[in-house]
Amino acid sequence: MSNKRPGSPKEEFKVRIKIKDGVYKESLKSKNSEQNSSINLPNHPISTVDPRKNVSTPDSSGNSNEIEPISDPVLAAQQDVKAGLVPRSARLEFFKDDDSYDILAMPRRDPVSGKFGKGDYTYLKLKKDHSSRPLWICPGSANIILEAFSPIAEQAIDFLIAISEPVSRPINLHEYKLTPYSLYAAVSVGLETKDILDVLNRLSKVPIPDDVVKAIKQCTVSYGKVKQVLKHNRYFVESSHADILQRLLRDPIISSSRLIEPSDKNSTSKTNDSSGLVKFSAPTSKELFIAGKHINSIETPSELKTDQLTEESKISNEHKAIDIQIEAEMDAADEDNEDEEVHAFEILPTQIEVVKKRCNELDFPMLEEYDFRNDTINPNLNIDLKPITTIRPYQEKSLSKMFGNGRARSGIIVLPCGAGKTLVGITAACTIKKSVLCLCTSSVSVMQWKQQFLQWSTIKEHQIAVFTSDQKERFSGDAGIVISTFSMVANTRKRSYEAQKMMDFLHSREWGFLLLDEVHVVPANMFRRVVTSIAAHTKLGLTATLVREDDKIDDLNFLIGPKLYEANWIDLALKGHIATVQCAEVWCDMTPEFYREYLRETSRRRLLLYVMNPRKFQICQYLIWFHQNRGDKIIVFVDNVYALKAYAQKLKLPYIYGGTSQQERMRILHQFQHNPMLNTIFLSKVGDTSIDLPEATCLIQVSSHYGSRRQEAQRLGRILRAKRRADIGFNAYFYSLVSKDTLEMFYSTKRQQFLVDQGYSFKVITHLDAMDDFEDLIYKDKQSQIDLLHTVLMANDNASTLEDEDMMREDSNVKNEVSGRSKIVIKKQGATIQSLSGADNMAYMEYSDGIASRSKLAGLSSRKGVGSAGMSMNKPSSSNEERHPLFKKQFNTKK
Ligand SMILES: Nc1ncnc2c1ncn2[C@@H]1O[C@H](COP(=O)(O)OP(=O)(O)OP(=O)(O)O)[C@@H](O)[C@H]1O
Repeated sequence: MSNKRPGSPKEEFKVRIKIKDGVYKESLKSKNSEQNSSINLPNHPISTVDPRKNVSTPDSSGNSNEIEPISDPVLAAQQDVKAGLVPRSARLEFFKDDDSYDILAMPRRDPVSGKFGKGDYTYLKLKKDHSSRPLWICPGSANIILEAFSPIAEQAIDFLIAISEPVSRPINLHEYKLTPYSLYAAVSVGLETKDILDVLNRLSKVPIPDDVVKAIKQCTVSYGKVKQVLKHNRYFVESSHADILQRLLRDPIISSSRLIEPSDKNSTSKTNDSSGLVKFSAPTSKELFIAGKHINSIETPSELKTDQLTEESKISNEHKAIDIQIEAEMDAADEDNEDEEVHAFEILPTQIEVVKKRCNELDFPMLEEYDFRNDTINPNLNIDLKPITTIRPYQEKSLSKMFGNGRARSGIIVLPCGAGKTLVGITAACTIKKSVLCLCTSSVSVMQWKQQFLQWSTIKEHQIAVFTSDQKERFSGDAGIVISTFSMVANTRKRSYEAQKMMDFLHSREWGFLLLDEVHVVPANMFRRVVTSIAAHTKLGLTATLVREDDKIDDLNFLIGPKLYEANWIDLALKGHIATVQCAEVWCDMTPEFYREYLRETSRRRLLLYVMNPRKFQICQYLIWFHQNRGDKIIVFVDNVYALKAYAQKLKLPYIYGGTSQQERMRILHQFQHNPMLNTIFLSKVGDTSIDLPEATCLIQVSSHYGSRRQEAQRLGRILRAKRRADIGFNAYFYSLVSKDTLEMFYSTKRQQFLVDQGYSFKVITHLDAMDDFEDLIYKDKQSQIDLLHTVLMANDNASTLEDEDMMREDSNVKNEVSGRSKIVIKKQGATIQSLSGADNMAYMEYSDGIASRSKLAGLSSRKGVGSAGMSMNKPSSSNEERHPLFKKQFNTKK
């Protein structure tokens, strides 16, 4: 790449290089050295010169990206690491946000472009036919910008999804980012370094920057060469390159994890060579095979590769050419050039994670593949999709990434909420046709999975077993399906006799397929326990939102496998697979009384004040009324249980929270679905996931869990599956009610980020005009608002934290599930003396020197007024200044 600006007036320019924070080094660059100025910078890991490798770079037209074969990649990687030339950690540095050079110091062609700071790429040389190419590739970072309006955008998106992480995908411009994991995922679905560079180059308006080329090469050249396979309940590290395995075995950590057996009873399928490695015959079939489909391998790319981009004028031909090329490259990825034989060495089952980690560090991450069609050891499961079951194109596409080369790859499939992840998992199970262990997040999901297996596949009821606190079943026959929860399987506490027997059964056998639902919510250590204790050939993680607020998403890549496919929410909505949704943030003014208290209160109680804001009540009531009249079915989400009850009781509507019995839940949900008189229900966060209500078409969010992007997306998912989604002009509605000028506004913006990145836009509604004419509006007069405030202020302190009670209950239930003990939960809870004496709801007034310090009713009655209760039961003030001198000492001593 050249970063020379055409027409630049100066032949020499100053480069300012950041050495460390606040310290810059300036140097003059001549015209000749200009080419390297943005790439070969001190501290820039990619710029480190490796004398052993002679890596070619693209010419100015960007058409040459030939890869020099590296004779011994293991040796090279090890030497690199040893010599500290390009340590792995440093390589990964490239993928972090880089501010190690100051692009502002570069010469500018005009006075405006510099305003864009690091985003000023006007110096890049455009290819002649750039208008027909849809991508921009940013030097100095791994970001890729796509013109989503390009005629070949769809193909480009397919390719970008395979090699990079989507960052943001609004309607016209998408942003993607290359990461080591995304490149690892690309290799794992069969793309090679050359394919990636060729297609990128073909799509890009500018030559691929040198640093990006290098980063791609470094991250992919050794990937995909080593595989972890499970045969006869024994773990092997397998590769078609014997030399790579020998090199890996020179590593002390890996060699100490090796298991050497003097004689092998199963030696019919393998032979030992002189190096002690065992040989297996390589899988033979390379057909893409998915249950319900049978697609032959697609034509070889060589026939199509003759197409070249030509003149600027032939834009449509160019689009076609690029289009064909991309498809050819992508299809070529599914071709497999395995040797007839592969080599392997065995590792101790207890050391799998250690070896996996070590291989990662040595830049040989292990792929997990399962040649299920040639597995004659594990009994087959008699399961297929029912003839009436038709999988949708995006479901098929995601599965083609998993079964692309005729074998099953472990990894994660990301599909929007309501897009049918369950059927994807079931189709994968029908394809592999071996025993399945399916893990979900709750016992409700367990029953839903069982029902869906029976609905979509030919499996018989006796072949499915459920393992929960209530049911500990075994399937009949050699092969079958077990559905359970993560917590049941990962538990380390003492188990009941029945549960232990069930666990022994799960541990004793080899599973063809481990299906993991909602993978993003399960803690990494729980995963680790499941993944390392269950012997499974293939792992498939399903999720809608690969985001976690704790940034532990990388753990999933390591423990399950790379992301195999990620669908675009808006795209599926446009195609009618999920509903189109109008999203709105409704600003609710705080009443003056509520706001005054809000400013005085502690942050905990503030939450209650902005949720219980009377204006919010009114807007919620109005929206329910409005949408019911339109014929919508409405779900109102209120996280805080105190507020949930207050809203539902005021509006005389049913509600479900953690404490609602299963029977009551089912009754309410059934009524909501089938009774035309019940069109609105209130749910706490128990309804965030696993509630399949295709009747719901409108969602109102009154309170939520701080800034959780995942929760926002999952809630939206409740209406994406709307039954009426395919009706012409149909829209579902998502309202988020936010009390104005409170913390809620900040959280709301944060929560929306994931959906905004998926291309959703939130309208802001500041005033609902027609609401003022609504006669039955609640809390219309000042007195009723003040009464509400009284109630809120007098509420037990726990009211503002009650939202966790749902989860506590669920947790306790899980613990009981696991231990198989009685379900009566005795919960120890902190309580204040006034709670114990039953004085929680007493009004009081505190006398002080004219300051009604922490009086809950401060501001509502005269400060010098007389309290209604003769005793002062408020909590001790935190401020000594507000205390009588007599008590100051006592308070300090207590503290
Ligand atoms: N190929 C298909 N044909 C017909 N219906 C389908 C298909 N795929 C999914 N569905 C239906 O779409 C709805 C949503 O499916 P599912 O519950 O699997 O979604 P999900 O992606 O798991 O959602 P969430 O993440 O919100 O749990 C279900 O009612 C399911 O029956």
